[in-house]
Amino acid sequence: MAESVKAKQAPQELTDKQLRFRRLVAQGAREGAVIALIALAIYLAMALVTYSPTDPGWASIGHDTSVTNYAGRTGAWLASLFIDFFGQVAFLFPLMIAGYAIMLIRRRNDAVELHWPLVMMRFGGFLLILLSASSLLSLYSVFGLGVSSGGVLGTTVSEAMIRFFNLPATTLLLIAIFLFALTVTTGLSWFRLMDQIGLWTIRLFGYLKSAFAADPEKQAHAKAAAAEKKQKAEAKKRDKQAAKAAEPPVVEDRVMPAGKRGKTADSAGSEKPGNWWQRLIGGRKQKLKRESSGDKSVVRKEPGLDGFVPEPEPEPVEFERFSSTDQAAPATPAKPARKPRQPESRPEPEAPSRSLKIEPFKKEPQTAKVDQPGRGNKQGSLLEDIESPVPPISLLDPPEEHQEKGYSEESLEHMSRLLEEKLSDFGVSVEVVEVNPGPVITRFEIKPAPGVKVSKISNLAKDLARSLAVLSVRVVEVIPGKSVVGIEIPNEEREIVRLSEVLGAPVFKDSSSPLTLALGNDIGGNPMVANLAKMPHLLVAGTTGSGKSVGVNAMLLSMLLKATPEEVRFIMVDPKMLELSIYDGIPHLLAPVVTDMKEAANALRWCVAEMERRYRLMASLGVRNIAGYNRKVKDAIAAGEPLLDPIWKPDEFLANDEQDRPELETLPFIVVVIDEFADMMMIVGKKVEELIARIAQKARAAGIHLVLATQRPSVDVITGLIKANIPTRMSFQVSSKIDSRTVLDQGGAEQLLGHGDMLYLPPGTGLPVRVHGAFVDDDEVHRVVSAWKARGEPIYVDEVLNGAEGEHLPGVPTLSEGGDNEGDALYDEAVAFVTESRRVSISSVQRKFKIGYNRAANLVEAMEASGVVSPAGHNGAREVLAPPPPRD
Ligand SMILES: Nc1ncnc2c1ncn2[C@@H]1O[C@H](COP(=O)(O)OP(=O)(O)OP(=O)(O)O)[C@@H](O)[C@H]1O
Repeated sequence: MAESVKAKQAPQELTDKQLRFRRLVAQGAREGAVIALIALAIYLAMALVTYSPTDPGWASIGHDTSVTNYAGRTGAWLASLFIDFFGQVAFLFPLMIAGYAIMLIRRRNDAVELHWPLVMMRFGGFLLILLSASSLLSLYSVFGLGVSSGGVLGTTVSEAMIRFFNLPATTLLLIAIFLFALTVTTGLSWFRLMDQIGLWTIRLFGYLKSAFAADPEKQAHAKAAAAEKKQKAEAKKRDKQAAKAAEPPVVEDRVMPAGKRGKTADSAGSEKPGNWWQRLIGGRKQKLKRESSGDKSVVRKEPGLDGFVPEPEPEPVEFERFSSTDQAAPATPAKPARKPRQPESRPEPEAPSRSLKIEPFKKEPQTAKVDQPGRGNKQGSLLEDIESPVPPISLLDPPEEHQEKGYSEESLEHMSRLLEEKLSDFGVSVEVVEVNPGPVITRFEIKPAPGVKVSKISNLAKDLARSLAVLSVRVVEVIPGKSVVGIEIPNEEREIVRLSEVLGAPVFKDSSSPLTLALGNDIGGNPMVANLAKMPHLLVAGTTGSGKSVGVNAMLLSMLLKATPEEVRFIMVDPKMLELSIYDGIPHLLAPVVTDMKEAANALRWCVAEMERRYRLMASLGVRNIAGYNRKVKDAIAAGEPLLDPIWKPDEFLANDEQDRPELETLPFIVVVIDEFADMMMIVGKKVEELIARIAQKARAAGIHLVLATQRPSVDVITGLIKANIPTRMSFQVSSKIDSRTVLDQGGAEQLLGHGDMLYLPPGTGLPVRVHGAFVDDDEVHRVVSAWKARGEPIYVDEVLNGAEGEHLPGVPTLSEGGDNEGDALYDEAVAFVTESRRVSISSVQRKFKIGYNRAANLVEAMEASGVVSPAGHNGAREVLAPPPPRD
């Protein structure tokens, strides 16, 4: 074992030693090469400088045995070879060798990696320099050198070129080749050289100007200003370098805040040698542009702290650059000039040291997974299904596994900077202080600079959405408990909230009210429920396809999966004959799903009558609401002494001992759901509005609640009267801000995402809550409906659709045309029955035609009005006056 460890370590040690040895060799070789190259360069230079044609060379053997060349006989020989072949250009050889040696010294800490293509290119460049320079020297006398000082090479090449071109063309070509070759060999940039020269010229001018300035005091002042400027620029440069080091590369690469860009250009302009000519051209261009557009934003002053008004920063200029970094951020408009300067004391939004607080929304622990719809068994067992008084939640599709689908931290950082930048492009200076990623949207909390109105940010919602390339942006003007403005940006992928997820949550299960509605999840992914009993009525609006019907279905299913028909009964109105007809036949219905609008209005009228009846009942029992009433009735039944109906009236035509006062039963909540409420308003008109207002005002205590849905949230549908009486609203996506105002009394719903995304305005508050609505599909609705149908049949109340005709309801319009009961379909038959039997009483008509008391009473009254029967005598009896109809 110990041996194997040793064996393992041995190669490791060897490698280390080898490595050290190699490093030593490499270092020695490099330093040796540098010394050798320097020596060679000096030797060659010495030989060339002291070259004498009389010395013995490669082509001549001098008569003299003495050699004047400082580099000796070999030096003389080499010098003659170089001079003869390359002429005066031969001096470039020692220069090149020295240059290589210097490069090795400068890069002494870098690993030597020969990049062969580069070496070859440099070498090729050097050859071209030799060729062009020697040829030029052969043609012209430069620096006092005689013509033909280009050696054999120069003479041969220049002669050959002149044969093909003429002298000027050859000269032009050779100069071009020389300049090009110099760049290739040495990496010298001519543009940079121009910049450098320009900068030196400007500095020289400045120096001369201050030198010739008359006032020595001014001079001193100028010097101090220049020194200060330099200091500032240096500090900025240092800051920027620190920022570069601190910032994640992605962000740095992709977005550069406008202000920062501006400053970069600015400081570059003042310190860096480059771009002086660009400054001149660019600066003029900007100035012209500003003058022509009358743009005053540059001199705009932001309100400062304590009345301190910062001076406008010297206008930064954006240049066109062709670097890859610039191309990487094409979406960033270059408008740094508009960025107002922040006062010194205020942290700048793009302060590099700032670290963004990314805090996901608080998620409440959802412990109640106990009878969460079985993930494995989608359908609950049949036995469980039938046995329980209410169908189980397992009938619904199970919730989906939530995955983290939001933005990455880098993206959030990037987006917050982009947001700041975009807002500053629109002249609004803000700072993103916190980011809350949620399952569907991400909220950026921004702190506007002092003096920035929040309405200005709200008005930019559409522009922001466009410039951030997202579907929509919602501006939350007030976040309770915080002094920030929220900007909600949709995630790239959104999660679907399943109804079963909300119904399985403790908030729903722990709620004792049978009218608990599951709405969906809030922006943090926490389930949201609401109690219809407390609302007490709900208005739902949204354009087609916004998820309104799915929302209504989710609310209905949440009641159907919590309440029995003894607790809650429904009246459903569905003009479209599509959405709610699916519920036909469930035991909770008080009447078949109403599709005829006249019947729907009757149903509302019946609700008013029922409301009045319940009030009378409650008053007689001395309770204030339906809960108190039900408690009293239940207690009495439990005590074995059921209460008797205090408002029951005996039938006047029956003997008193034949009739018993009925016992009181508990009263269910009644929920009236109208799917397309605008249709009803159009067909039936004003009467509906009055009925709704009447119910809305009073029905809360009587346990009657309205859920009105409409896809036309206009003022002729959602009238002032209705709005005033229905304080709880729910708006899915609407098409305009005006529509949003009609529903919620404020904008925002037009910025929703559709598909169940909604704003819920709870009763008694002005602040809507964003909710991602629960999704429920038709299959799930079918399953729940079948489960209820298997549990029992509906017991319809006939009068619902007749509109409690006989009932006299003060202040409630009668709905039958003309207001008389001769229009009743049964009138002729009733007259025939009365005149044939020669007896008339309301109860006999009631029994004969199996109709309600009110309708029968109306028919009798109509007969009295038309003289068929006499008015009621002192004992309530009437005579039949009209003869029986003639028999055929
Ligand atoms: N909560 C939700 N989650 C995900 N998708 C949803 C949600 N609600 C609705 N949707 C999607 O939006 C589509 C339209 O919804 P829905 O039919 O409820 O719209 P609507 O407003 O009722 O339209 P219409 O008035 O024309 O009936 C649905 O088919 C569904 O795909």
